[in-house]
Amino acid sequence: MSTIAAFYGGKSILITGATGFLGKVLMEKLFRTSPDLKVIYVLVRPKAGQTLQQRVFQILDSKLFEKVKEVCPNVHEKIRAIYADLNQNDFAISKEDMQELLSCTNIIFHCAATVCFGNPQRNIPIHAVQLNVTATQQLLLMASQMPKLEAFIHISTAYSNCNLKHIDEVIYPCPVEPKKIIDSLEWLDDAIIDEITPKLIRDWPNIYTYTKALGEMVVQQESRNLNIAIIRPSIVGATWQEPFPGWVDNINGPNGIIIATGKGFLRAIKATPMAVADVIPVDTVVNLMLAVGWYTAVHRPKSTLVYHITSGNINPCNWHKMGVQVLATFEKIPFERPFRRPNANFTTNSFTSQYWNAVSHRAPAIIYDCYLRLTGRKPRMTKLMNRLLRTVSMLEYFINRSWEWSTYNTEMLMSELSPEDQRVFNFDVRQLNWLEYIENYVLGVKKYLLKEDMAGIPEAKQRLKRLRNIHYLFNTALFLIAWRLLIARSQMARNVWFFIVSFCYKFLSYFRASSTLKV
Ligand SMILES: CCCCCCCCCCCCCCCCCCCCCCCC(=O)SCCNC(=O)CCNC(=O)[C@H](O)C(C)(C)COP(=O)(O)OP(=O)(O)OC[C@H]1O[C@@H](n2cnc3c(N)ncnc32)[C@H](O)[C@@H]1OP(=O)(O)O
Ligand SMILES: NC(=O)C1=CN([C@@H]2O[C@H](COP(=O)(O)OP(=O)(O)OC[C@H]3O[C@@H](n4cnc5c(N)ncnc54)[C@H](OP(=O)(O)O)[C@@H]3O)[C@@H](O)[C@H]2O)C=CC1
Repeated sequence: MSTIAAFYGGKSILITGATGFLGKVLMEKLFRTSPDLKVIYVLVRPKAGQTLQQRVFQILDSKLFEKVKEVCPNVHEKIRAIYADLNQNDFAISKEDMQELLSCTNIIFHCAATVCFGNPQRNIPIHAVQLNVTATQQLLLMASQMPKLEAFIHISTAYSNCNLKHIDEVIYPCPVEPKKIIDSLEWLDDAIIDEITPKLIRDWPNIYTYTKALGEMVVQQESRNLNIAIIRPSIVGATWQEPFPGWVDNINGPNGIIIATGKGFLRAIKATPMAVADVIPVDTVVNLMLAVGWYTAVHRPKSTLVYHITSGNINPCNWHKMGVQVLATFEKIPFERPFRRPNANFTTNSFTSQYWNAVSHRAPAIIYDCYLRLTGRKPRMTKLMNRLLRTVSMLEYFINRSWEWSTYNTEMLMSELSPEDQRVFNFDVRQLNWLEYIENYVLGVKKYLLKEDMAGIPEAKQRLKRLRNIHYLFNTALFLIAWRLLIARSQMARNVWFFIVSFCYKFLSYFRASSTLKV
């Protein structure tokens, strides 16, 4: 019997961000391995016209939870959705709910965050500070009033200190006190906030990583006598093994890039091919989270331990290898209705990157929009392409650098687990076969994110063939037009043309003469 699974039996667990990518996989694993847990409280806000219950039941009724239903048929009764908006005071939780949370919670997993890198038009700095910093502070305050609390697990990111090259499992001080930032946001004008944000975040690439660093500092400052641990995953990718390979449900990180490439929108990217692609499967992260929850509660380390869960240091894959395997998978399992044939050009040069953007991205979008206009439809491709290129430019920082993360605490924890726990809560990525993982990842994007049917593959392959022929035809036509124009304008081009034609004529005459002689 797994010690960790047994530990969660009979426990009341509070999860923030349970409707997110990581949160869903965490709930699934908890229910599957510890079906006798008492209750999972999830802090949820209503969204897209759905009530809390509808949102939670939709998750429980999804494919991800199919195995859970077999081992925990009464899963609906074991989950308690609590209305909460983490941007509000006291999270806008009702008095009764708050009372129940304070008196019953044993373990907290704090996953909620905004992972958006920043958009000045949408007050992102304020939103990011509210959610990634202030909400963490409020949750810690709540936790300090929970008499039965055994562990508080805070999810950060391996990139919270991405301004450094080598990152240890320690909390680094931030240049500005989080409290000062929280206070100043209360009275500063939006326009001023937008203006000072770049100065505040200094050498952090975006507001997300900066506010996650502030969040960690808040954890350190407000830890009181709580049992806290911080987990820092790198780029969280589709599931590796559990509950089944390739599950993914949002377009963040590599997912959006895989879609854009598979659909033929994105054909070049400014990336360093040999830089480490530090992707970590979401089920691996969840296994570590559950092991850390157990270890923190049972062993009660004297200080707040930080755990890195990354792949680059022990089983590295680079962007080139990843790109090649992604493209190879598109050959076997193409996405439906691609705009162009999937292709990938990595470049480290800004000039080349701009050239590809103009020739391979913007020009086809403009041509397609002309076609839409001519056929009486609304043009949309240029707008979509501009958005895509803006998103890609935000990710570029992470695909042109490599980092070293030390993993002493994570390795120490692995050595503390029994063989059974090491199997059930496996977070050892040495065993990960990248080629297999990437293939399942792309397949997962197709099935679970794009919701495409596998039966459509033959048609998609036919369409790719047609696109290839159109591509060749278009290029030939373009070449001939350019050549015709050149001949009309340049004597030199005419001479070259004359030379080629006479050479071909001579070659053909010689060939014909020699074949006549043979007869
Ligand atoms: C030809 C190229 C070669 C390809 C080879 C094959 C592929 C190989 C795969 C490898 C590719 C390499 C890329 C990987 C990059 C990974 C970087 C990860 C960085 C790690 C950071 C730390 C990890 C974390 O902790 S958090 C997770 C990361 N967070 C994110 O990814 C968030 C990114 N998104 C944002 O910040 C916002 O969406 C933003 C700022 C881009 C836009 O926000 P805004 O508020 O303006 O609008 P939205 O409504 O949110 O979106 C606008 C528009 O953009 C689309 N979109 C959003 N995200 C992505 C995305 N990741 N990829 C593609 N498109 C995206 C979104 O759908 C919207 O489009 P609509 O048409 O309007 O719906
Ligand atoms: N994905 C990744 O690559 C990585 C993620 N991480 C960290 O992992 C954690 C989880 O990330 P991930 O699951 O990918 O993120 P998601 O964007 O998928 O999920 C974010 C979650 O936070 C919730 N949330 C956001 N705002 C509020 C609010 N005001 N009130 C209540 N809930 C709110 C969302 O709820 P709702 O559904 O209502 O929007 C959602 O459940 C984060 O802390 C992130 O920093 C770290 C490294 C990499």
